[in-house]
Order: sequence, then structure tokens, then C-alpha cells
Amino acid sequence: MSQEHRDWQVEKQRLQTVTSLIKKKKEDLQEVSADLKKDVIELRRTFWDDVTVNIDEPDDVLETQASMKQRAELLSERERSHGLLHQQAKTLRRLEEAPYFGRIDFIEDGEKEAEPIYIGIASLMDENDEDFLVYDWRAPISSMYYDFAPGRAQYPTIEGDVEGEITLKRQYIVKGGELEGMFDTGLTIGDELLQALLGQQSTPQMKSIVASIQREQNQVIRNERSKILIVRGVAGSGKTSAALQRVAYLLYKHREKLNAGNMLLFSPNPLFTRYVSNVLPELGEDNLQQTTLFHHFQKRLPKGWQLESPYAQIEYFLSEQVEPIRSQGLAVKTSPELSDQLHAYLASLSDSGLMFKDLYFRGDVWVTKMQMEQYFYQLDERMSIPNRLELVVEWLLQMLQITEKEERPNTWVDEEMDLLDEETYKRVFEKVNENEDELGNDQMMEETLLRKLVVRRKIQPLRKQIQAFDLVDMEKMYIQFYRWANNKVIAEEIGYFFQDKKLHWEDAAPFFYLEDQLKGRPAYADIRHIFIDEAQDYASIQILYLQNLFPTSRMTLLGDANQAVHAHTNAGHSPLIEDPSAQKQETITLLRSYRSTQPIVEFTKRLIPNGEQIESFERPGPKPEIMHTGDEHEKDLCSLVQELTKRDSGTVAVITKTFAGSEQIWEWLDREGMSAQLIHEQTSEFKEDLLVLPVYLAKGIEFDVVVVSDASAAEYHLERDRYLLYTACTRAMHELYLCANGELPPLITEGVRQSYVQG
Ligand SMILES: Nc1ncnc2c1ncn2[C@@H]1O[C@H](COP(=O)(O)OP(=O)(O)OP(=O)(O)O)[C@@H](O)[C@H]1O
Repeated sequence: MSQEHRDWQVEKQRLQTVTSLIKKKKEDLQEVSADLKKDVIELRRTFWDDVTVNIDEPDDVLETQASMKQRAELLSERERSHGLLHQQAKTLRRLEEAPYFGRIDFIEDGEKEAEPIYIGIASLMDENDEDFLVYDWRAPISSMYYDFAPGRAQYPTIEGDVEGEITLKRQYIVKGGELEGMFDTGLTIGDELLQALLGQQSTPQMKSIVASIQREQNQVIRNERSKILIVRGVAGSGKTSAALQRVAYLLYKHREKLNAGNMLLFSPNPLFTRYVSNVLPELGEDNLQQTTLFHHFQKRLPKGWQLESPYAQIEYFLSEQVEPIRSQGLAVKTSPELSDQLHAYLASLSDSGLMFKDLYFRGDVWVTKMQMEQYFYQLDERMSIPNRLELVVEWLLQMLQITEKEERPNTWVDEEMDLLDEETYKRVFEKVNENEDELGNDQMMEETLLRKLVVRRKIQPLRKQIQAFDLVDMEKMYIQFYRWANNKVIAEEIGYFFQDKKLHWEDAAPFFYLEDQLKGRPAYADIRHIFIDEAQDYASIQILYLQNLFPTSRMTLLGDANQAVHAHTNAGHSPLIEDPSAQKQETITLLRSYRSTQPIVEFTKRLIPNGEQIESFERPGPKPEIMHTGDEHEKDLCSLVQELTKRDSGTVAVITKTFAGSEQIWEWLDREGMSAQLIHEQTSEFKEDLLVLPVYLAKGIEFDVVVVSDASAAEYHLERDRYLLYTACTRAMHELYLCANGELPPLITEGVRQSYVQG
């Protein structure tokens, strides 16, 4: 028997032993869990039986309370234990499928024998709970699996680094508890395993990469030094994957004080949100909260206002009718200098310039803006604006109390009393009966109460407005800022749109940032980590806004400057560039692309500047194909798509530059009887294997086959189009086709020619 065969037998045997133990543990757990469940049900049923309820004397009341508390504590302790067992059972079920995926044999310096360390998605102890049969991939010792090839290695512990030697490194493919494959490797993570994983067809949901995390990705996952971690990675380098593994790692490492509710991911769109939502549950963790910046701003929008979506903004700037003033405004509003200007403006408001709005009660001005302004500016100038506003609020609330009393006898109250419903009358009547006075002045009391109630209800909206610090005329202040900064034309343009209650996407962050600085908005203290994916699309002010909103939170920014699709992002400033003045910032660069086959990466890397630094993973596949369609564009495109869908090659995405382009292609395919899904910005789920979508919605996602609907010079002629085309092409995992209705753009013909074939 060869050594290889012997190893296989030994490993097979061990796997069987471990899976049998898992089965046994699962059964034991089920028994305990069933008993505990019975206990809980019984305790709930008999809760009051053992509580001695006696409220005659104060001492008895105390005793009753103590007895109830004791029972409640017992019940919640049992419920907690039951919840824990349920969690453990879930982990065991996942381990049963594949107890481990890797192994290293490690001899610690000073020891004689190597200890085999098996690594899986969770830890597993032996029968006596003494030794680890499997180590959680996030345990400190497991980091060696990802960081080192066989040879000298080390891992960190609280007492310092443990050093030694890895004598063996092995990877397993285990499915349904059976050993299907096994490789010994001299690399950090063997290519054979990656080949197998990456060669598979795409899935509607992103997969966890726990078994094959690469060394540089592991640095992203386990980084704890930085307050701001910037991950700059080429398309398909595993930024999103690493970010999600990082969440799982942090939840494990800080399980005592961190839970999924403390993490927040800013995703580009609902489709992406759904796409990544499976990874953490697959790893046995609760999902983190996800939102989009658009959704966040929408929730803050004043009533009746409309916020342009980031995608509508992209479409506008891709259209032929861009107003020069909007482009000029966009450049100012997204420039890194904007925050300095805003702060200088805020400083100027210290002694004058804050504009209030009149406060109304029953249709009449209750306190004028001038009165508020006067009150505000007679307060001590050394106090911050938010602190002075707080005093204005206190002052207004005191005045409101006086108004409330003064209004009660007025005739409008009589009229409103007549309109009260029966239910209200009944409640007031009951209250009067409860407090009936000896003189029997019921009617007077009833009227007093009714008057109080009517005035209180009427005054409530005003009170709420004051309590929400909604006193400053934010719209005017925002416009005023641009006037102050000598951008009068921009100020006018904003004023014009504000009349219709419309907020452009580029105005949302500066507008709300200004508001937060004025009002001193309470921070979200419970969010401890925020993750921003596709960070290259964020303007500096958007990042600053989030930093201000989550001041105690750590931030992980992930992005790729070459995938910038917003008009402002080509201006050369990006949140992915480290701020030299900021402390505790770190950048990790990922240059290896895993998503696409080698021929696709060889093609796409030539589309962008500095693309030569992108490394491809050696996965074979056909070269990208360019089809000149010309007059027969519709027919040729449809027959190509038809052929691809017939081949059953997984998901086929036809990617266009704009949404209008997607609509048109969808109609063509529909006419040909092909059932395609047209993706729009609110789509949250893929329902078909054939998809049609604009490039900006394909971001972050991948497809087995990509067809670029029209890669001609007419479509992609501007410098920024380069990035759109690059983003579209890099979505392809296995096959890439580019149709060209006319001449190819120079960005394809220059230097890319050898990397594709003409169809
Ligand atoms: N270490 C790995 N092992 C297995 N698969 C991996 C690994 N790293 C990345 N991948 C796979 O590569 C693909 C791209 O990963 P991911 O989407 O995380 O990259 P990205 O950098 O966020 O891409 P993009 O910027 O283009 O959206 C995914 O299918 C992912 O599963």
C-alpha cells in the first residue's frame, strides 16, 4: 500500500470517528434540549402556582415581589439555556456536513512531536471535553493555516507569539460527511482546491470562502489595529468576501461584547444586500445589519421631499443633456475641500447668520424667526451652536407651557370640544369619577380636563417640532452656505430645485452634515463597526458624514478606483486614498483576481491604466470574444444570447451602459421569446438565469457568462467610459462576449488585441 493510500485510509477513518462523535453529541443534546423544553413549558404553565400573592401588608407585597422575581429569573435562565442548546445543535448539524476543511501539523519550539490541528467552521471537543478535535478557523492557532506554508510559523497569543514549525499542510473536500478529496500543499492555500472552487457555476447568493482564504485576505479579516481600514482590491480579488469573513471573525473574537447588531454594512443596492446575505448564516453567525446610503438619507428626508437616487444621478450624467451648472455644482459638492469650507461657514455663524423659521400655532405665527435669532445671539458666544440651540429649545418649551395654560379658556377650545369623539368623553368622565371631589363639582372638573386635553393635542405638533430642534431653516442655510462661499450660481440652482422639494444626490450628504453640525445630532453609539463596500463611489463628504454619525465606530472601506461609475469619482480624489494626517489608518492592497478565468483577466486588465499589476489566477477558459454586429445588431445579439442560454452555462447577464439600453434589449429578447429578467434599482432578487441590467447595478455581483451589449466607440468613447466597460467585463466568471455595433473604441484596440478573438 502506498503512503498516499495509507494516509487516505487514516484520514477517512478519522473523519468517520469524528462524524460519529458529532452524531452522538447531537443525540445527547437533543435529549437534554427536550427535557429543558419540557421544563420551560411546565414553568410557564405553573408560573403562578408557586408564587404566594399577598398584598395586605407592605412586607407581604415585598415578599410577593421577591417570589415573582425568583420564578421569572428561573424561567428566563431555562429559556436562555434552551436557546444556547438550540444554537449548539445548529453548529453540530453544520459540522456533520463537513467537520473540517484543513489541517496543519505544528511542532511548537521545545516540543518533540507535531500536533495535528484540524480546522473547521466551529470548534469541536472530544468526548471528555479535554482536547480539540477541530479548531474554529478564527482561533489564534488557526491563523497559521492561512498565513504560512510548511516551514517556520508562528501565531499570536495573549502571552506573546508562539513559534514553531509546520511539518504538514493538508486540505480536504468533505461533503455530506464523506471525504471526497484531499491535497497536501506546499503553498499557503493550495491551488488545486481553489481551482475546484472557482471553476463552479455562480450561485444566486455569495459563498463563504472560509476554506480557502488567501494570506493577504487573512490580513484584512484579522486586522484589529486600524480605526480605519482601507482595502483597495482589483475586481474579483475577494474584497466583499474578506469583509464578510472579517465580520464573522470579529464576532467570534469579541463574542463577549460584540454582536451582529453592532455591525453595519453599507451596500450599493438591494440586489447586492440580498446577494451577500447568506454568508454569515452559513458560518453560523447572525446576519449583520445592511443598508444603503440612499435608504439612510431617505429616512431622514423632510416630509414631502424627494431625493434623487444615486442611480438616477448616474443616468443623468450619462445622458446627453447635462447642464453645465450641475456639473460645476457636482465638482464643488464632492470635492475634498468642501468639508473645510463647511466648517469655516459654521464658524462664521457663531456671531451672526443663523436663520430660524417662524413657529406656528393654529395657523398664526407663535414665535418669529427674529425673536429666536435675537435670543440665540444674546447667549454667550463661547458656547457651541448646538449648545445654544439647546437653550433656545428650553426657552421655547417654557413659553409653550404658558401658552398652553393661556389657551384653555379660549372659545376655539369650546368648538373643538364639541368635535371630540365619544370614546374621549367616556375616558374623561371615568377619570372625573375616580377623583370625584366631596363638593361634587363633577361638571367643572370634566370641563377643565376636556379643555386641557384639547389644547394639549393641538399644541403637540409644535412641541414635537421644538423637541426635534426643528427651528433652523435648513434649506435657507444650505443655500446660504454656497452664497457665502462665493458660489452664487450654484446657490441659485439649488434654490430652484428646493422650490419643488427636490434634493439631488450630491446635495444629500452636505445638507445633512450641515444639519448635524448645527444641531449636534446624537451619535449611533451601538454601532461599533461599519463596512462600506464600493467605497470608490463615495465622495469625501459622504464618508465624513458617516464618520460623524458613528464616531465611536471602526470603519472598513472596500473598493476599487477602476470601478468608479459616478461622474464625480473620476476627478482623482477617492476615499480609498489614505489621509496622511489621520492616525490609525491602514491600507491593504489585493492584486490577485479570483473571479474570472485567466484569459478574461488578461483581457480586462488591459482596459485600465496600471492594469499590468493585476495578477490572474491560473484558471483556463475561452478567450473573450468580440462580435461585430453592425446593421444586424439586434438579430446578432439575440441569436448569441439564445445560443448561450441553450448551452446551460449558468447565469447569462447582458450588460448595458444605461437603463434605457437594458429596457431596449429586454424588449428584443422578449420578442424572440426569451424569458429574461430586467433588473432595476429596486430589484432585490434574481429570478431568471438570463438577466439584463445596466453596468452600475451589476457592481459587486458576478455571472457565469457576460455579454456586453454594445462595446462600440459610439457607446464607450469618454475617459470615464473605460471604467464602466471594465466593471461590466469583470463581472464574468467563465465566458465574456462583447458585441460591437460599429467601430471598437481605442481603449479596446490599443494593446488589448491579442487577448480576444473576433467572433
Ligand atoms: N480565497 C478565496 N477562495 C475562494 N474563492 C474566492 C476567494 N477569494 C475570492 N473568491 C471568489 O472570487 C469571487 C470574487 O469575490 P468578491 O466578490 O468578494 O470580490 P470583490 O473584490 O468584492 O469583487 P468586485 O470588486 O469585482 O465586486 C467570488 O466568487 C468569491 O467567492
